[in-house]
Amino acid sequence: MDSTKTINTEVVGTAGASLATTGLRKSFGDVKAVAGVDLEVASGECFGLLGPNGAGKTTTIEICEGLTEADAGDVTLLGMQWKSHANELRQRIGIQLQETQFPDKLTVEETLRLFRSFFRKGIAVDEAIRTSQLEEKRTARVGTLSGGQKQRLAMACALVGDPELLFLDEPTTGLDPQARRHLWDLVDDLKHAGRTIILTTHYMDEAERLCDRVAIMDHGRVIALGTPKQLIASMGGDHIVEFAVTGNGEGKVDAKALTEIPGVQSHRVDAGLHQLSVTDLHTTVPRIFAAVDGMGLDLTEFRTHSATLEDVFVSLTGRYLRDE
Ligand SMILES: Nc1ncnc2c1ncn2[C@@H]1O[C@H](COP(=O)(O)OP(=O)(O)OP(=O)(O)O)[C@@H](O)[C@H]1O
Repeated sequence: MDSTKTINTEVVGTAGASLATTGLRKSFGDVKAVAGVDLEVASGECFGLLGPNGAGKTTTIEICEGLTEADAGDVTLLGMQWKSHANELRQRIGIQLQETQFPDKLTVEETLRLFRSFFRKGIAVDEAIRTSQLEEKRTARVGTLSGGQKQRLAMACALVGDPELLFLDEPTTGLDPQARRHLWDLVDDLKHAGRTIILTTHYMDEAERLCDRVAIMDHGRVIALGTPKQLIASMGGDHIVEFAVTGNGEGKVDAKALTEIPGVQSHRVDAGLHQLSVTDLHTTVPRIFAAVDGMGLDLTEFRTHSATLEDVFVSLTGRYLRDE
């Protein structure tokens, strides 16, 4: 069963693709973790895989990283495939896993020297330390690092082989806001240095902030693909108006009348909260007030916000990402 709509605003051609997947599938018992995923990521692009917990993001990325074998489908990275070019690929890609266990007793510098030794060529350990802003922790043992510092070390380890293609799996999950911003700055620097980056996240703001294009995944499939701007624009309204009316008035809300208000693109209601997608806030809001008033109802809540990728997800699936 799948009633979700699909948006595809894809513009990239195959030429110059750093990563391409076709017909990717993977099941674990009865669970279809990845149910036919076709993606193309252009060289130099920062591409985000978004979706709620269990959507299939990690499984997809782990197949691409050569860590999980697909049941069906193909992955081409930098023009190569894992079955024929595993060693070459390991030298040219960088991987930051969702959680990395480093030996606690090694220092930051020793850990990076170890990782650097795995690669034929790469950047100097000093540069990796500087890039990941770990200078003050160079001689600290890994066991003493904070969560954010460990994530930055994981990023440094992924970078030390000077990869052309970098995978970041939920790089900021569990970090405080300051540590998240720190990591975002790091990703910005990597983007400007021309790396191809593929990241998974369930933070919509992170994707909007960092990614050139995003694929929204749900139940193992890509349900929307495009730039954050394109996906938001595809909803038809730049703003979301949310309101609730007094409990005993709920049954009297005339949904059809709301959608007929000029400027209102769509209406949905969830647990008593009405959500309207709206193009022109300053002309439409007075009309909404008048319509609600005309229905003889009292507002108990009223707020607006600029439409986000979260709203795109809600409009496609009828569910909230944060509830997952
Ligand atoms: N090794 C495994 N064995 C059994 N089921 C698995 C395994 N790995 C993933 N799954 C299941 O496959 C589905 C997709 O999981 P996956 O980790 O790819 O999702 P995700 O989008 O990355 O989620 P999260 O954001 O929580 O990491 C889930 O239902 C998960 O329980």
